[in-house]
Amino acid sequence: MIDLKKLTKWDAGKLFDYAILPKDTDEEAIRKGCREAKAYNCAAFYSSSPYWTPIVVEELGDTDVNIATGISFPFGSQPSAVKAMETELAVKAGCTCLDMVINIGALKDKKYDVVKQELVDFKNAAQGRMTKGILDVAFLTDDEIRAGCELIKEVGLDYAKSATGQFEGPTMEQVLIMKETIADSNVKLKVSGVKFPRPQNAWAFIMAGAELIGTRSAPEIIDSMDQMREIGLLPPYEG
Ligand SMILES: O=C[C@H](O)COP(=O)(O)O
Repeated sequence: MIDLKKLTKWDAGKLFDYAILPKDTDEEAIRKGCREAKAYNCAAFYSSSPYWTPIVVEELGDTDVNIATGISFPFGSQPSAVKAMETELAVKAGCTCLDMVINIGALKDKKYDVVKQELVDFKNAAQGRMTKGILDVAFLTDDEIRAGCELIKEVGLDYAKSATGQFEGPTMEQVLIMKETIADSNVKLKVSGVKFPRPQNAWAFIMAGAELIGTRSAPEIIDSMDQMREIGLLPPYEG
């Protein structure tokens, strides 16, 4: 568990995957986002597809900020072979982190073999890069969330992730179900789709055990730390 009393703003950066994913994102927004991700010491900078990766590599290639992309973003309904090919292209372009949207329809239909196979294909195509499986839990029942997390565990992805951010975000209850389901494994929790007010919700999810927060508001949330401490939503700094 993170010791929030000793957390500096600089170290807090590594709790955030900074993501610029809106549909109308252009090159200028990607470059600006990359520079902010570097300035705030973020864990990763995310674009929505490997199309943007060469620009992200140009901006962040010589930093410790992970170069990341969504795969099959945001619907996740492409056939597994397409997802695997997109993953291979992303790795070839220089991605170090890949977040694949799981086939929600197959999961809801309890076609667990289909979901498991796409997770295996995705992991293989990622060739050792960091892998995250996106569940978009707003579309799932609690049992479906558990089933999705179990499959991520079985295949051994690095993270289970709550949402694409394109639809509804997760509730605290859904995040706790994810945390509880992966607790007996090496899979970590990335909470994304953080709702308004984002700073307060993001810190609450971190306190609930999220190892990473994925959001377009990473700079604003990191900047909120002093204010959160002043109003008692974060403990006083004792570093
Ligand atoms: O990975 C998903 C994104 O991190 C979501 O961020 P957003 O909801 O701020 O667009």
